[in-house]
Amino acid sequence: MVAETTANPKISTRNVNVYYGEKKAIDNVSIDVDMDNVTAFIGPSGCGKSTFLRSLNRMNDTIVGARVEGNIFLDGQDIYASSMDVVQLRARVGMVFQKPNPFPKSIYDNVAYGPRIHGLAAGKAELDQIVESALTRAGLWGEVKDRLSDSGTALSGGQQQRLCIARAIAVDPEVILMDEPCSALDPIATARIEELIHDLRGKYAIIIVTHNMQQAARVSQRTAFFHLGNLIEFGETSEIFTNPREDRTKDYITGRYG
Ligand SMILES: Nc1ncnc2c1ncn2[C@@H]1O[C@H](COP(=O)(O)OP(=O)(O)OP(=O)(O)O)[C@@H](O)[C@H]1O
Repeated sequence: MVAETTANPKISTRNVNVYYGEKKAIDNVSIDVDMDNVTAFIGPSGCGKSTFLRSLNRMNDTIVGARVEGNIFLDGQDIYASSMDVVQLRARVGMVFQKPNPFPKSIYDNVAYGPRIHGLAAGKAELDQIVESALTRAGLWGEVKDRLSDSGTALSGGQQQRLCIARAIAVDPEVILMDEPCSALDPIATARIEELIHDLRGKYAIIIVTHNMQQAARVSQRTAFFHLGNLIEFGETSEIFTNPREDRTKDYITGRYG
């Protein structure tokens, strides 16, 4: 497929292949992701959405046998270059996982963890400010401000997921990758996360992997449809859902498979 280019991409991928051992899980994917839009990755189970998402902040580095070919640029900088500091990269390109995974630490320390590691605060007052600001942006401050020393794991599932978003935001990322962030949540908690994604739009480049097509339609402005490791179609979400160019996209969104 021809690369869909954007004037000012935050992330650009060019001819990206991802392998697990001999098996090719992603085949020649070239896309641009910009700051202004939420981008959804959709497609049937096993099509490679999560694999591709993980390649964008080198989370695949942690999987034995996983290998990435091609180029991925963050603001024009090759993230697989030997000069790239991976810890720094993962602060710039944060990630929120399917299952909320707060550290077994206090709510405060969950959010303060990254800023401490990266030396973002000069002292306690500044760290307090960063924690409050991140929790506020994640829509959680009002619910937790009087119990910051309680354990993060004692929160409800939806609150835990917002805590994980606050943790990602606290290090001032440029991109937030979300891998099915609502799949373990009930409809009310899901709606809160979707509202939050709306609020965060434009402040960070956001990419969300979702199984839920209604969710993709609700939260994203750009959608990429993957099938068997290939990027089949990438464009305006409204176009993908109402007027897809490719038969395979049409079959998927009309529920013929997946
Ligand atoms: N750690 C791994 N080792 C080997 N193969 C893997 C690994 N992770 C994923 N795969 C394979 O790579 C392909 C893509 O998997 P991936 O999880 O990226 O798909 P997905 O579209 O995110 O699926 P789902 O929607 O079910 O999460 C699948 O065939 C899968 O079996």
